[in-house]
Amino acid sequence: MLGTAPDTARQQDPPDTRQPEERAESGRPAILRADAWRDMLRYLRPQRRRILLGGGLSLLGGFSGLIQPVIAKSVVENLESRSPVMSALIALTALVLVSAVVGAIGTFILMRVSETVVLSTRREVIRRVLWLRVSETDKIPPGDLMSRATADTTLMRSAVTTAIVETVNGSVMLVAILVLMGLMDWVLLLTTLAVVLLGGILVATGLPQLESAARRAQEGVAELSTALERALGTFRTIKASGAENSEAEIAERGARRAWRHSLKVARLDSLVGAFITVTIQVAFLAVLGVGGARVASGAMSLGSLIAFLLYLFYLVPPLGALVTAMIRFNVVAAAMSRVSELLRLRTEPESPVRPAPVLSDRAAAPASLTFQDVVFRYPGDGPVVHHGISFDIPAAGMTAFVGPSGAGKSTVFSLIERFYEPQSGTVRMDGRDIHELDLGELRAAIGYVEQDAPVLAGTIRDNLCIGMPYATEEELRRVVDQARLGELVDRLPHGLDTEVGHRGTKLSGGERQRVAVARALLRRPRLLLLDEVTSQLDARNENALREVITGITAQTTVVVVAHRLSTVSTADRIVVMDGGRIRAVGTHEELLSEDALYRELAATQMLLPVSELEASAARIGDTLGERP
Ligand SMILES: Nc1ncnc2c1ncn2[C@@H]1O[C@H](COP(=O)(O)OP(=O)(O)OP(=O)(O)O)[C@@H](O)[C@H]1O
Repeated sequence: MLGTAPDTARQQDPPDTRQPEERAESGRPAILRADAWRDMLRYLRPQRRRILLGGGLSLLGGFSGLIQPVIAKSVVENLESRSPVMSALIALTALVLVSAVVGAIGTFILMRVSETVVLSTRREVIRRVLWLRVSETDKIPPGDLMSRATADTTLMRSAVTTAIVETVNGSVMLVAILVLMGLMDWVLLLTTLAVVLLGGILVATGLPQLESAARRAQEGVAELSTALERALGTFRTIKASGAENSEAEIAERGARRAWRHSLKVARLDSLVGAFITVTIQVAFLAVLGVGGARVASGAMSLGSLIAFLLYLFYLVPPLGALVTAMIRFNVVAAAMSRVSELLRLRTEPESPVRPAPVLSDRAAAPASLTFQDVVFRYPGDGPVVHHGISFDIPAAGMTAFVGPSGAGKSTVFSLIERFYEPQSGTVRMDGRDIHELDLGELRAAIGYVEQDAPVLAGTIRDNLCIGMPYATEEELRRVVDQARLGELVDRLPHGLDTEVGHRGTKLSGGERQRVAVARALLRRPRLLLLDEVTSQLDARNENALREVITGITAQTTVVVVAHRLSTVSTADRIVVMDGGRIRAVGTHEELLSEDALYRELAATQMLLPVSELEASAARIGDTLGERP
């Protein structure tokens, strides 16, 4: 049964609806943009206490380090006046140790918080991804979704440590150091500030470029995962077509794009690093010149100049941290905007306040179904698939949909499952609009076997028990026999616990179809939707499965889509679809005499009565005879 995504994942949409590119390219660095901070705080808010504790401790570690030059100054002055220096040296050593230990504890707490932010974001992303509407998965390819859930969330790790805490700590330390410098000598402070501000303005101009490069690098990684996911998903076809090179080229394009933009980030990053060093060196020379003159004129002591120069070099870590934090902030903002984009995708509709009566009751009767004037087109600018179709499927019995490829048969199933919403018209189950029903309950009442009968990696048991984890051995055996899997299971070395390989590659196509049918039967559905489940079965197994289907039509409404008319000729009613419209409804015999398209389908599949076949053969013979 369908679960419910946690409230946080389903209700809290990030507020900014602009596209991230628009935001990044608004010109200002992320650190100065309210939307980037809002995104950041949204992810960090649940950890605010730990962030405060860890940040506070590392700040304390930094502050205790700040007192060191003051003690160093008194050591120099004591040496000058030949006073004892032992107690000052002990205090200095104790300070070094305390600041190192306190700083380390603070750093550990912050790193733990970072990992927790990554974990909780990943959990939110996982919940969101598995509850996405089917239509939303058409918008972002699975490889890209995976890259956002893994690579982008990994980048968010530095949100706490580098981006937030170092911004705050760096700023506080910077202000504290500047105050201490100002207390020592305001002329030297102004000299330092002039040089540092000039450097800061130059660095800030490169930050928006950095964010956009970081985002493009992440998009390159996403392109790479999408290409690999595509290639690995059709591995045998790629090999059989000798398409390894072209697929590798597509994947490499993403890798190269990521490389190119990461290099840009690295280039800007290292430029900034070098710039800080140069700025401090220039400030050092300026302070040395101005300070030397002031010492010579007696305006300040030599001890104060040495302490001032020490503070100048103390500026390097917070300045570096601040600039690194700005850079990180931009990279993290790019990753967060991609994750937020994913979190903005629409999930399945919430359950109504008062859910409908339980439809999935195992003792419940077979369901009836009605389509009334249903008009549907897939999202995007594709053509209309259903042009106002109407039909009734009474409870119990078997109804089949036939018609040419692309007629809209499988789409009927997608609408019943509510994978998509029709633009107009109504779909009713037991007389109730399915949009009024609880989605989980609706799906619990339905057994659905998709066209490609997907089988997941794991054992046969895992595959059968998807959605039915507590099925008993007896129930499993029942469906294994019903789906004619008994012989296979008995032959396999570990029976039901045999691994079937990635996407069931260790099974034949027909075996995969039967596993998928058994999985659907295990749910004892009130409505069973089978899309082309006999296409890969041999005649013996097709007959057997047809018998199984006929056997359950007393307790279950069975709806099948099939190209092979042999599968559906015994159906209680057959719906013929063509070009998104219902052409005719009737039994095999009725349609043979009344519907030309059905007759044509039957003729091509040798399903006409003998006399009709002879007539068809004669027509074909005439046609061949007329050829030159
Ligand atoms: N996810 C989708 N997005 C856009 N168009 C789609 C999508 N799925 C199917 N279509 C289009 O909708 C139309 C009907 O598809 P549908 O799968 O219902 O046909 P069908 O009758 O089941 O065909 P077949 O017998 O070949 O399986 C087709 O033209 C198809 O290209």
